[in-house]
Amino acid sequence: MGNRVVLALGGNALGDDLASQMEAVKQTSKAIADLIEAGNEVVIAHGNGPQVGMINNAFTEYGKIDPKYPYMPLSMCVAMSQAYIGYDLQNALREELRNRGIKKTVTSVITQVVVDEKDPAFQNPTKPIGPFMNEVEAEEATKRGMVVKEDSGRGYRRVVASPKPVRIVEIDTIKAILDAGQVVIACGGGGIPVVEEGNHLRGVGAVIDKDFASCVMAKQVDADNFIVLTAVEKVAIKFGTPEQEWLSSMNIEEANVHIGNNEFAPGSMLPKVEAAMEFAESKEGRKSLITSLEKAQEGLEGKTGTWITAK
Ligand SMILES: Nc1ncnc2c1ncn2[C@@H]1O[C@H](COP(=O)(O)OP(=O)(O)O)[C@@H](O)[C@H]1O
Ligand SMILES: NC(=O)OP(=O)(O)O
Repeated sequence: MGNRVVLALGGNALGDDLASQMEAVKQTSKAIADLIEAGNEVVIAHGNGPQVGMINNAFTEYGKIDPKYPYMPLSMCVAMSQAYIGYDLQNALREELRNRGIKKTVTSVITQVVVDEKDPAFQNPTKPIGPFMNEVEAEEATKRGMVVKEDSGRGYRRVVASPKPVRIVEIDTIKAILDAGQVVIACGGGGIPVVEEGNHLRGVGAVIDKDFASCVMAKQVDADNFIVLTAVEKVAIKFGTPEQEWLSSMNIEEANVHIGNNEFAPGSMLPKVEAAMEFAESKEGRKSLITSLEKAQEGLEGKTGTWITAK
């Protein structure tokens, strides 16, 4: 009998544009199908940084040419990114499972996540979206009203507010699909950020971090493991330096020491470690794993990756 696992898929699992996404999801599906074939119950969440920026830019630019095209709120762009990525991913995984004789359905749930309108994140945009820009493009984007920041020496990117997830609106649906033995993709792009106004859910302009949203989901579906899949096999200290040291495990106390020493880059590895810690601390026996997509199965077998545990 396998484990119940929530997977948070990083950008490298999805590609940056339509063509690379179709290719990337094929490889991603092989890794996920290995986990399902090994008997694990799987819930999949994914990022949307490049995609939500692309969708928002496309509407904004076309709106300038033809005013009949309406302003497209960021919350709606997140919804579109969930559908666009989910469609490709669910079909690629369905095909891979069928090639292996596994007749499970794969369903993407358009997922809304409640956020707090008073979250200080609304005053301090940090989430990079869309493509990288050079200095000239960054200046032009700033003139058009975008907030642009330098992204760890890799160029400039637009940044938007990224409030913390409070509650997943469709959580009962996600659980029902999982309890029926089927595969579910949910909380894509961190979920569509909404605030509650009585019975009305109003979309707000933000992009939630998918690592934090999928951690909330992992707790709520009572997962055994929360697995963050990114481009590196393990978390490192002194990352990118000659003294780099890959970590096979860390407990909460050790992780806090590393965070205090600024070992994990904000906006990339730090939110992954923080989400992994939050899950590991939430209930006895829960463990988080940070590894690469290719190593997911080996990681779950305890052979690689960085395991994060309470003690
Ligand atoms: N301490 C660290 N250990 C390992 N990787 C790190 C560390 N600090 C920063 N990184 C970088 O963070 C990246 C993961 O963040 P990011 O690319 O934003 O994630 P995502 O896969 O969700 O798109 C890794 O591929 C690596 O380049
Ligand atoms: N929403 C989100 O966290 O997307 P990325 O993983 O692409 O940054």
